Amino acid sequence: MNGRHGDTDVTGIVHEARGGMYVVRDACDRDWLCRTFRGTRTENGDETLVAVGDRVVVRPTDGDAQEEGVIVQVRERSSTLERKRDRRRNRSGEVTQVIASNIDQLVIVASAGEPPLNRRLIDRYLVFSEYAGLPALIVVNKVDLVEEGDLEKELEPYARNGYRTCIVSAESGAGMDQLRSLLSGKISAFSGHSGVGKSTLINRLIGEDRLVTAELSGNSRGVHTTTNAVMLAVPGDGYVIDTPGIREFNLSGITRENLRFWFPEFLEPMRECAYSSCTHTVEPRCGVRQAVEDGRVDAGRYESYCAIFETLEE
Ligand SMILES: Nc1nc2c(ncn2[C@@H]2O[C@H](COP(=O)(O)OP(=O)(O)OP(=O)(O)O)[C@@H](O)[C@H]2O)c(=O)[nH]1
Ligand SMILES: [Zn+2]
Repeated sequence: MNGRHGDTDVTGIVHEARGGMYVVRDACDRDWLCRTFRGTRTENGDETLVAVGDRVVVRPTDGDAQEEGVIVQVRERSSTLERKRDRRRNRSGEVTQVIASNIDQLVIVASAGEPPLNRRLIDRYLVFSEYAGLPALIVVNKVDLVEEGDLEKELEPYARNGYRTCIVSAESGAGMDQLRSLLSGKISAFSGHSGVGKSTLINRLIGEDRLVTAELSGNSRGVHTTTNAVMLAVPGDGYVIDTPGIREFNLSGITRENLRFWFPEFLEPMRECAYSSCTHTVEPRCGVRQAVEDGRVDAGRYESYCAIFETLEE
């Protein structure tokens, strides 16, 4: 693809979205400062018009400033990360907002210590990744603070279920080459709780000369202003997208009825449940609970299931 479309149009990827302005990078690595207009067409129905990760067609506008344009077309998205919107606070009446698109994998960043590994949180993110159909990569940072062997043992239930894990230290650099290879050639959305070292990790990945700035690092945590995702190039070939935390993701499609399907290791033992609609919580002769007792299903994962189940409305 040479990045040309029509006579003067260029195609590119939206790298940044802020206050109605978009930065679009074309195939020649030029950045175009763009707006949308009434004639902007989209292949994504009534979803958010433009999001980070979108492939768009830009029509250059005349003017002194170089590399400015309008977005004339938004290409169909292969995947989206969404968050719920407060209806009272947005005029468009949009219920969900696409915060990033065309993502290849969800990177779940956790910490081995300070704060300690929070498996419940990893499981919540995994439920989201299964529900959204996004392959997950579990990255545990700060391995310099713990015994690596102990950590590997704690992560065994994930490896056993086919989830990829990667143990790193943004500080010492341990495991960073493996992480780079897992990110290579992909658009990866990073998520994780405050303090796990997500910003430090991203800084290290993109190189010291492109430090993550205040807007990116979630400086205004708790305040719902930094909802804009930003895409950053990882040297080598790949992009990372920094996103707001999981609480912002749209989980409204996850119900007590379908939660069990987002725990892949339940699928096999579930066939032995006495009731086809078994929720694996209180029913007698439950195949999943039996599997937990036999050690075929990890008890911690099952506890996460029950905890998430409780938070969902009946
Ligand atoms: N020991 C150790 N500390 C680390 C490592 N990576 C990051 N930290 C420290 O952990 C703290 C939190 O790091 P941040 O990068 O700000 O964490 P964050 O996840 O981006 O948190 P928010 O910015 O609040 O979203 C900082 O004091 C870092 O210096 C690591 O690999 N090992
Ligand atoms: Zn059951």
